[in-house]
Amino acid sequence: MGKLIVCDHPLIQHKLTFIRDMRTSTKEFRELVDEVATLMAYEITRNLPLQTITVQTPVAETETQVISGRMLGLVPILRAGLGMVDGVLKLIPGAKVGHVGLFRDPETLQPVEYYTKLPTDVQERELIVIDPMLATGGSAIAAIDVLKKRGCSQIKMMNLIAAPEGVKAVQEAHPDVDIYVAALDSHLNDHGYIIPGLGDAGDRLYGTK
Ligand SMILES: O=P(O)(O)OC[C@H]1O[C@H](OP(=O)(O)OP(=O)(O)O)[C@H](O)[C@@H]1O
Ligand SMILES: O=c1cc[nH]c(=O)[nH]1
Ligand SMILES: [Mg+2]
Repeated sequence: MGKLIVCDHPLIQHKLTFIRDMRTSTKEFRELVDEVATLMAYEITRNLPLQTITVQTPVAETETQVISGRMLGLVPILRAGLGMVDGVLKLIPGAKVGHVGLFRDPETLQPVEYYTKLPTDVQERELIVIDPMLATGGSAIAAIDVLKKRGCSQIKMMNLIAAPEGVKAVQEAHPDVDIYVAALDSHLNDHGYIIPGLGDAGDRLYGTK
């Protein structure tokens, strides 16, 4: 069973409050999502392996550590996942970025795939699938399906807010995938929106409603 990790650092929780607040402007919402993505990237990379190298300081030679050549990839689920990519890239600038385009049909709540573009060596990379919202889990499961069909096996999921229903669905469909969230909310409403949530992440990022 994949783990659920709630990133409860005070800075993340503080910023998330203003992300949730409906009075927050589109500009501020985008900035805050970017900042929280950076802070979550710090947590999600906590277990990256290190290797020892030798460097010369101005006064002595010393053994010191660097991240050992891990190949990482970010896979934002379009459209809202894009809002978190730059924030993660600030800490992992060498990561390659693949895109999976999905939207959730408002009637059936089923994900509809419309675009996929992945790095050619994607199956060799440790991947972080990025989406602010994990609601029913349909979009996350579909995106991970796309990656596994391409031979990917090391996959983590990163969401701002998850519903228990979505976490359970992803854990059942993809028990090898750990899920990192800033908050685990109460439940989904009848329209599949996370309660209390933040509304429609894509619309709030891009001002489309
Ligand atoms: O867990 P689920 O029930 O699948 O819902 C979550 C999905 O819904 C939202 O995307 P949306 O369909 O609104 O597309 P958008 O990013 O283009 O706005 C969100 O960004 C997730 O991708
Ligand atoms: O609450 C939700 C659920 C799905 N997608 C969103 O953007 N928000
Ligand atoms: Mg949306």
